[in-house]
Amino acid sequence: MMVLGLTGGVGAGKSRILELFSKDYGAQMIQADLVARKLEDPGQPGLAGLVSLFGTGILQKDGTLDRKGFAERIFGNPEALKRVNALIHPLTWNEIKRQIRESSADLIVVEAALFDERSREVCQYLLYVDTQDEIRIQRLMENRGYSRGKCLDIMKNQADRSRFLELADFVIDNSGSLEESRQQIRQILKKTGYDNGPEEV
Ligand SMILES: CC(C)(COP(=O)(O)OP(=O)(O)OC[C@H]1O[C@@H](n2cnc3c(N)ncnc32)[C@H](O)[C@@H]1O)[C@@H](O)C(=O)NCCC(=O)NCCS
Ligand SMILES: Nc1ncnc2c1ncn2[C@@H]1O[C@H](COP(=O)(O)OP(=O)(O)OP(=O)(O)O)[C@@H](O)[C@H]1O
Repeated sequence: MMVLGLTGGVGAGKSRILELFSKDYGAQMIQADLVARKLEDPGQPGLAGLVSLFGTGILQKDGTLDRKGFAERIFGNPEALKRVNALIHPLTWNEIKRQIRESSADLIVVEAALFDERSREVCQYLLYVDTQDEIRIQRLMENRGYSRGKCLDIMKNQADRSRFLELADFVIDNSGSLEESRQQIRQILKKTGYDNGPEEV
């Protein structure tokens, strides 16, 4: 089994690249934000932890997290964001590790917005999806209806490109077409010794 980590800034194309790994190589996909989201469901340890940090005011009437209100509260407040991350990230990584332990897949790709030294315990190689800022902004404005301001706001809260490059073993330049990215994936898998060639579609 080989486990790869896939990271990059908002709108870089992580989810699209992840799909290519699944389509071409049958990789199992794990998305950290979905794992984190489940941990924030009622009865789950993430939500219990958030309530003990911030009180029941973060809940809606039905007991679920008020995601919009909570996002506004933490993304404008670095101190609060730090506390949330310190709680949610370890829980998320533990759950990802559990899923990997229980998997029998040959190839697993874990997508997460940020990797750190801990990710090394989980992934053999880290891949950084590198896409020019202006192209990310255009794609997010066109496809997700984000404003330029919102894109810049999220981008400035995320790690620098230099930090990603420092961590990554391989870079996928996704500023061009998905077909170009697909070729780069192929080359990377060859370098890791994994590539058996794409499955017939
Ligand atoms: C705060 C939470 C509940 C909000 O979740 P939600 O489902 O609404 O979606 P999402 O994460 O896309 O955020 C919603 C909105 O917040 C804004 N936003 C998101 N990320 C950022 C950021 N890094 N900086 C500024 N604004 C941001 C955007 O306007 C976005 O549309 C969620 O982001 C969360 O639990 N975050 C902390 C845990 C974490 O980091 N998880 C990631 C995987 S480990
Ligand atoms: N090579 C490409 N060519 C054209 N459009 C692309 C390409 N790669 C990604 N996109 C589009 O750009 C947008 C952002 O891509 P995607 O959702 O995969 O990014 P992401 O890095 O997963 O974002 P987030 O950080 O928000 O999870 C999507 O609308 C996607 O369809």
